[in-house]
Amino acid sequence: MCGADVPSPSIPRIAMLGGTFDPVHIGHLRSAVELGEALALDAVHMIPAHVPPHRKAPGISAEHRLAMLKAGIGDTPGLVADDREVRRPGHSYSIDTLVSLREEWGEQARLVMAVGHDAFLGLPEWHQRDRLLSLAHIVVIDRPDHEAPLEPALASLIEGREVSTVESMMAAPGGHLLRLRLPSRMAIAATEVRWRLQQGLSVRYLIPEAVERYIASHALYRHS
Ligand SMILES: Nc1ncnc2c1ncn2[C@@H]1O[C@H](COP(=O)(O)OP(=O)(O)OP(=O)(O)O)[C@@H](O)[C@H]1O
Ligand SMILES: O=C(O)c1ccc[n+]([C@@H]2O[C@H](COP(=O)([O-])O)[C@@H](O)[C@H]2O)c1
Repeated sequence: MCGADVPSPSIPRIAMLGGTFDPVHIGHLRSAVELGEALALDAVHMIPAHVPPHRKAPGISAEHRLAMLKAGIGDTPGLVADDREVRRPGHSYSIDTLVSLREEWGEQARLVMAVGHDAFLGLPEWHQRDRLLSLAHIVVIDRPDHEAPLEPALASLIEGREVSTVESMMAAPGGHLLRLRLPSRMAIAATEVRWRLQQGLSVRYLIPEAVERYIASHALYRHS
């Protein structure tokens, strides 16, 4: 992956972009590509949650959501459809996923957990949030459709961790927080995609055509 900021060849830079991906859409995929460029990452692991911890169970199985993600990524350089949460039983806590990525990539790897602004707002409720904050960097992706201010509990949780540049974040393996405004900033949400599919409306250009074909061939999202 290429970016303005050239990484050291010996220290991997890895991001996790987890999600329900019900289904994956262009907002996820453009964010992952632009995140890779902005942070000069070696790989962005896009990881569907098997059992999302803080929302109701999706109507579509983790296997279908993973298959759609694979179809959507296709051969995009730097993006990985990662099945580790789909293979792991129980709630898909991000701390467990980050521990496994840390084991895989090593103590010195720059490990980033990327979340959209809406997901970030829920961070005070996350499992082992303090351990998570020191194990990886958090990058908060700005979303034009989600702009609520931070609650005091979240502001105090991240106090002292925020940095304003990629360089200062990447000086350490984890522990910092960076807010990022990516170039495309798309107001696309999976909720809207599901609703359109249920209504029989077009989803062209909101999701990749390969994902649209997968949905049609498996007759997904026809009922609410
Ligand atoms: N358009 C977007 N731009 C930037 N980040 C996004 C966008 N859509 C989702 N994300 C982020 O991607 C991650 C996974 O999102 P998720 O799978 O819940 O999609 P969603 O579109 O928010 O779904 P839903 O509408 O079902 O809540 C979250 O961190 C979320 O904030
Ligand atoms: O670990 C947790 O406690 C936790 C709580 C809420 C959300 N997450 C993760 O945050 C990511 C985005 O969640 P969602 O619900 O917006 O798709 C996804 O990888 C979830 O597993 C993780």
